[in-house]
Amino acid sequence: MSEPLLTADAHLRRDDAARGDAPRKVVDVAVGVLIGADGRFLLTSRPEGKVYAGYWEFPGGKLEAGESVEAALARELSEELGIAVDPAHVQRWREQMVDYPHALVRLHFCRLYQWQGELQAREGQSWVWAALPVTVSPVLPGALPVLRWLGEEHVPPSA
Ligand SMILES: Nc1nc2c([nH]c(=O)n2[C@@H]2O[C@H](COP(=O)(O)OP(=O)(O)OP(=O)(O)O)[C@@H](O)[C@H]2O)c(=O)[nH]1
Repeated sequence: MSEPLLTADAHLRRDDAARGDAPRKVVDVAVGVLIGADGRFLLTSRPEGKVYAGYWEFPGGKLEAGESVEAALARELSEELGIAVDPAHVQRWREQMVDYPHALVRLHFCRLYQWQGELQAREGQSWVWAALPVTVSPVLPGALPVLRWLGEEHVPPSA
């Protein structure tokens, strides 16, 4: 399901249209909503050195050239958290475009109930198994809609 465009931190925006810049390229991002047996979901903090460092988000990252969302998510979760994911277990959920001052991103949110291995913070990030309402902050603007969807929709603890 595709959601309406979300504009984040508009006050930081350069006015590209007024400057006559070319339309911005869309960056595709695979994002995992990992749901544990108790129904809690995984949030990770963005590592130092990235935009919005310290903000809480769902783990994932940009697709490489020619990569599917499922394969990109499996790769990112291995690189960031050291867990093994079978792309066949990745369940596409919703798509959200977010217009940030730094990038225009298309977030492919996927649900995931199965993976192998223990979590490791391979990029120095923190993680938390969260429930609603979340107690960590700040949450990345592009992760906020997921919290709303999780609240609106009954997400079974296992599937
Ligand atoms: N992983 C993740 N990214 C998100 C979420 N919400 C959201 O807007 N984004 C945006 O999606 C983009 C993901 O980029 P990233 O920097 O995490 O990806 P990456 O690890 O491939 O980046 P790098 O290799 O350039 O460091 C960022 O612009 C980030 O702000 C989310 O919940 N999870």
